[in-house]
Amino acid sequence: MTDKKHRPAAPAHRFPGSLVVMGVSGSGKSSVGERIAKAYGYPFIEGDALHPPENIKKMSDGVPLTDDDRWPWLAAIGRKLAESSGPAVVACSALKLSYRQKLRESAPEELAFVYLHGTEAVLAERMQHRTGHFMPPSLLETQLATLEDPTGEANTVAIDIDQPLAAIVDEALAALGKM
Ligand SMILES: Nc1ncnc2c1ncn2[C@@H]1O[C@H](COP(=O)(O)OP(=O)(O)OP(=O)(O)O)[C@@H](O)[C@H]1O
Ligand SMILES: O=C(O)[C@H](O)[C@@H](O)[C@H](O)[C@H](O)CO
Repeated sequence: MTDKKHRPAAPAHRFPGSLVVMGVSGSGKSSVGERIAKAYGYPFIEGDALHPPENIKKMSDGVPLTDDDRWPWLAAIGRKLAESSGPAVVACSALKLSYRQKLRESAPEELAFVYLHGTEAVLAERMQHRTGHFMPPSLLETQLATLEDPTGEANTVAIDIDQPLAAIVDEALAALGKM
C-alpha cells in the first residue's frame, strides 16, 4: 500500500523541460530537488553521484575543484539529461554561467534553474550540522567566491533558503508553474 499522506500533490502547471536545482554546497539542492521531482513525478538525478572519484577525493581533502575538474562532471550530467526518456530534476551546483550554458546545450528541451541562495552564516550552519557528507565546511568560502549569481537568466527562479524546506518547495513549484 502506498502512503498518500507523504506524497505532494502534482502541481497544475509544470515546467515542461528538465529542472536544475543549483547553488553552493549546503544550500539544499538534494533536499529540495528530491521533493520537486516527487511533486512533478520526474526522476531525480543527484549530480554529486556523477563526480569522478578524483573530484570526490579532492573535495574530501578540502581542495576546491577547478574548471578542468568540473567539465567532465558537467558532461556526465548533460549525458544523463540527454538520455532521459523525459524531463528530470537534477541537483547540480552549476556555479558559473559557462557551466549552466553547457547544461542548457546538453538538454533536449529548455532547462529551468531553481537557484537556492542564503547567507554564509545559514549555509555554514547547515553544513556543520550535516553528517556523513564528503564536503567539508571549509570549502564554503571558495564555493561562494566561485558562484556567479544566475538571477535574470532565462527560466530562473531564486529562492531564499532561510525558511522551512516545505516553504522552499512550495515557492519553487509556484514560480515554475508561472513559467
Ligand atoms: N530549508 C531547510 N531547513 C533546514 N535544514 C535544511 C533545509 N534544507 C536543507 N537542510 C539541511 O541542510 C543540509 C544541506 O542540505 P542538502 O544536503 O540538501 O544540500 P546540498 O546543496 O545538496 O548540499 P551538497 O551540494 O553539499 O551535497 C542537510 O543536512 C539538509 O537536511
Ligand atoms: O562545483 C563544485 O564545486 C561541486 O559540485 C560542489 O558544489 C559539490 O559537488 C557539492 O556541492 C557537494 O557538496
